[in-house]
Amino acid sequence: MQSVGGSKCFWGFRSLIQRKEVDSVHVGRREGHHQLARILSVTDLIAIGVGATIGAGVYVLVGTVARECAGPALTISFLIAGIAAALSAFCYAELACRCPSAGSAYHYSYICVGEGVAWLVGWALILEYTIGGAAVARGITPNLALFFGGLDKLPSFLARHTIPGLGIVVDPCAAVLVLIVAFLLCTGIKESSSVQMIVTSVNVSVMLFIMIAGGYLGLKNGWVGYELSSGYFPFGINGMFAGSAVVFFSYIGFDSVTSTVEEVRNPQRDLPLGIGIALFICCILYMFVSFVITGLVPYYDLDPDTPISSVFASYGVEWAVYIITTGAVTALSASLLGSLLAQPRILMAMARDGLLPSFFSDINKKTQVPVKSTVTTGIFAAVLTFFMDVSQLAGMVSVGTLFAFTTAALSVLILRYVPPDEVPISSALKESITSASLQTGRTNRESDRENLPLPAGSSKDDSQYLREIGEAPLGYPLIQKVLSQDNRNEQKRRKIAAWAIAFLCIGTFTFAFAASAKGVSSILRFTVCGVSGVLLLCCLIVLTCIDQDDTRHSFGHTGGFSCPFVPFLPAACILINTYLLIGLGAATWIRVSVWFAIGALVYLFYGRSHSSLYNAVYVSSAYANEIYRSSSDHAA
Ligand SMILES: NC(=[NH2+])NCCC[C@H](N)C(=O)O
Repeated sequence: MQSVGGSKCFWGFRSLIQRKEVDSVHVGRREGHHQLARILSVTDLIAIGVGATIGAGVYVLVGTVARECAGPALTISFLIAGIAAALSAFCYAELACRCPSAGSAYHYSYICVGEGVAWLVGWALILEYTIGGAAVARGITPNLALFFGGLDKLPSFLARHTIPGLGIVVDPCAAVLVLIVAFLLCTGIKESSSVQMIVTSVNVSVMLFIMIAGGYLGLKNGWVGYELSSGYFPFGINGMFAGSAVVFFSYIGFDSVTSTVEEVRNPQRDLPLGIGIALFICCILYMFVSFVITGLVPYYDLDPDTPISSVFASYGVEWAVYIITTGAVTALSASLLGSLLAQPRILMAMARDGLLPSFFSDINKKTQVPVKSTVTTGIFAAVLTFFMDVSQLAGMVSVGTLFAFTTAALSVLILRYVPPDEVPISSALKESITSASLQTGRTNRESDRENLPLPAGSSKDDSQYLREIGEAPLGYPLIQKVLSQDNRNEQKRRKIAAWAIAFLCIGTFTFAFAASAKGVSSILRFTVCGVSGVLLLCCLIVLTCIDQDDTRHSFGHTGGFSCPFVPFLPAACILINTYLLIGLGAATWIRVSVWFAIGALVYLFYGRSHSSLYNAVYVSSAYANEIYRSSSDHAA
């Protein structure tokens, strides 16, 4: 007899590519986890999204980008970056509808790509939110200090100090702010989102003020900035594109909305709306603000540190500096809240899947938020903020986001063409389960429909629920999914689609790499770009000719969002994000590799063996083997 349960080595490798089932809103509820409070509405989501997104990007970065890359064409740079971000937003919106039991790219890539990549995404997001949060918090101190008359005028317990001998500048003010925000997040999601709503309203009002007051100054005094600049594109079209790569940073953060999925009242409708509207608002605000400030002052005269307030100061409107500083402080605080809100929820999702200790998935019964992981995140970020000026590490923040965006787009492709309703298992195991189920003769549908509690609001005929339970043999619903997929044509279609997606990724990577390579002869670059471009195109043609999975039209009772122009839109999204990822530079990649290497070790020594999926499948296979053995003994 073939041993199935004993093939531990097989599962050892397979664990990297094992995938979770496509889930539904009901799944999380049946697993016996404590649930978070479902109280967020679309308005809350928009506030969380806009708050998390607007930050230093528009208040600080615009000066440098206008001076060095784009000139007055900064407005178009913002538009292009916004369109690039929208491509990801479309992917996130569909994923949020089709995989609503948890949020974030971590969960989506676990379902679509596999445990190994999901772990890396989760690990990268931890880095992104912690360093992102710490960097934002450090940025608040100098702005706050303006109200006191400068950094040196802050009360001494809040002022920055240099530790003698070590040269480390500690920032108590920023660390205290991090702790306050973490405390707020522990009190409840509704409380947090209400505060976020207030803070974000102030910040958006300030941006409206900049647009209106700036527009008035421009109409009154003429648009000096445009008149004195040498044309609208002083750095050419290339400069404008380079500018959009830099300002892409200002759109980072809208994805943190998806991490709240479990707290949203109607996630399949509200999440796509929340993501879309939040991104649209940010794009419009960014474009108008950049239009106004590059119009009021020639781009080469913009201040690189405080671009917006110095524009108003140059027109003698000194008091506006206070309003703009208020805007900057609120924007950065909201962005901090966005990071510290998302991080614990991702830790929670990872802990629920067994990849991190269950400590992180503990939910406080009273406040219904993951208090332990929020406190851990808060303490960690506060310590980092206190001791380090992490602004040089900003590139690492972008790695997390861009990596997450790339895998989200890849997940959409996989979900459409090779949906993961199967678990990879060996043919020996399949065989033994078939015979075991033939001999026991009972299926989950017979036994479990009688015994399993139905989720609230569904009847026994609820087709979605039946699909979730499936016709699986008693004890291993996951595995039986493979057996019900015996259709050869379907297998062939999946195989072709999977190869096309794999080559599409390779083509995209080489194209982006060649396009951004420096110091290489242009003939070589053009050749590689041409070859990989053709490969990309072929993959796209193959994918357009292949049928897509049609279950997307039947998921959920509330309808859902379908990403348009598949496979072109996700492919464009992968291409843009890979290009931006490569552009982050070697220094960033070296630092990130260290973090990824630590992640790989943690996975190897903890996550892999504690993974719930690994255990479910491995234990099931041992169980199948057991049934097979006892039934064949019985037959003998
Ligand atoms: N989750 C994050 N990576 N947050 C950082 C957001 C940065 C924000 N877009 C800004 O312009 O400052």
